[in-house]
Amino acid sequence: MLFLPIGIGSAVGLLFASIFAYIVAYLAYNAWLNPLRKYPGPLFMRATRLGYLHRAFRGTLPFDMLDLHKKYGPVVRIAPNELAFADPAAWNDIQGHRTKGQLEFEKAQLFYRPIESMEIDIISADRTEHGLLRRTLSHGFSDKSLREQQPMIKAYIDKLIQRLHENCDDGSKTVDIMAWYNFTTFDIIGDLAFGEPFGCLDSSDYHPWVRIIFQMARAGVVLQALGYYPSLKNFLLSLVPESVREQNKQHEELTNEKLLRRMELGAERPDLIEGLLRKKDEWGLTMSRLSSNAGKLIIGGSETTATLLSGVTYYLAMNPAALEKVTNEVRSTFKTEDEIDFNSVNNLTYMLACLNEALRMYPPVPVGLPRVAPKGGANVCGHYVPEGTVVGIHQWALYHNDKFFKDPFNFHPERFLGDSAFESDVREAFQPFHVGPRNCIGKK
Ligand code: HEM
Repeated sequence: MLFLPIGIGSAVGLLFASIFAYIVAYLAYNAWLNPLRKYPGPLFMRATRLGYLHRAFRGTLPFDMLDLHKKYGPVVRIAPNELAFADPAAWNDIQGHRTKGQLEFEKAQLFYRPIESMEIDIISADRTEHGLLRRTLSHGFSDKSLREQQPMIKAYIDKLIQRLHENCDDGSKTVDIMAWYNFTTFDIIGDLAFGEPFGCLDSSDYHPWVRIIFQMARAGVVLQALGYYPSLKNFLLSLVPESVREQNKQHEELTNEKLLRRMELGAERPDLIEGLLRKKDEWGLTMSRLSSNAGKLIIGGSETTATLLSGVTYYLAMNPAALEKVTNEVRSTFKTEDEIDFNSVNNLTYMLACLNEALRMYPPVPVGLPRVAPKGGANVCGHYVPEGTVVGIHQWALYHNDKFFKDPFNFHPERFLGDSAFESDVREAFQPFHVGPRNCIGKK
């Protein structure tokens, strides 16, 4: 038999043709044959995740989602295996409490723990571990604990006001109010989770621990994206410079040192970590598991709250009539600052409406946090969602959709005060703290 040797050129050509054929087949399968094929969405997003990633990197995903829902409807396929829902009923269907025998949607680990070696915490834990952590941590969020924490929290707020007076009273300086809100919330929740503040309000600057958290948040978006391409991720991770690894190590050490100092104060402190410290020996909790949970409390509570405060400040500054109303309400409700506390602020109905309206217009969690459909699939808003499908509800897009909120791009606190002009609003759509067993533990 005669064998004809293939030239190198032909072999390379064949290789490229095979790769090309594979890619075309992969894209065509995703777009037209995949079990999610009946759900509408842009062709590029249905065929590959690159469309989603591009929007996430560009920072426009939350806003693009509104256009996508307007064009394709309440269910949009935004990646080969991912659906976005813009329907108030989706909150309960995806995140609500399950009845007996019904399986929960799990958290998408690619998103919550983009590096497998990352420690598990209350936000990323599976159902069983989450239940234990949640019950234990909830002591620190009870009404009783909040009452006990109040003097400490008030002291930081007094300090913020004092520091703003120092910086603003002569009218010559501009302050970055977003930074000051972050200084305050990181100091408060730092004290509640680590037993000591970060000293941001004193130094008028971010503590290195906080600065690294902000840097890691940016790196997190890249890591989450790379999670879809594991080989590329491992390759790129191997290129991470030693200095960055060292910085991460220092951050871990700093967290452990803080936690050790908190542990020396004993468990009897009405803060957020107390419950977990009590269970430390019984559950054999390691330092790194404790630290990761303390860290998540700080990250979950600080930046979100500072974002909301920044949003409401911006909208009040842009809406002088609302600012005047809220100012009058505060000044007519209280005669002295001492009268302001966690209970009495509930009398500020207009201010609370402003905060709700800011949560609607400027939600601190603007994108859909991904959940994965359980074994056997599930029904969401009457649609069958196959097992393993990623689903999410994108808050910014939902709250700016005029199907659910009248005049959604303008600031109308009145919509939260029963004003009949807004009776067409679908209030159940508004869930800034999510719903169900994994909703925000710090909501109160
Ligand atoms: C305006 C302020 C806040 C907003 C908008 C907010 C929003 C949220 C949302 C949407 C979730 C669900 C996350 C998910 O589904 O993965 C969540 C969870 C969580 N939040 Fe908040 N949050 C706020 C303030 C706080 C505060 C002050 C704390 C603590 C001091 C806190 C601690 C947590 C924790 C620990 C979780 C995880 C709960 C669990 O998985 O059981 N948050 N938050």
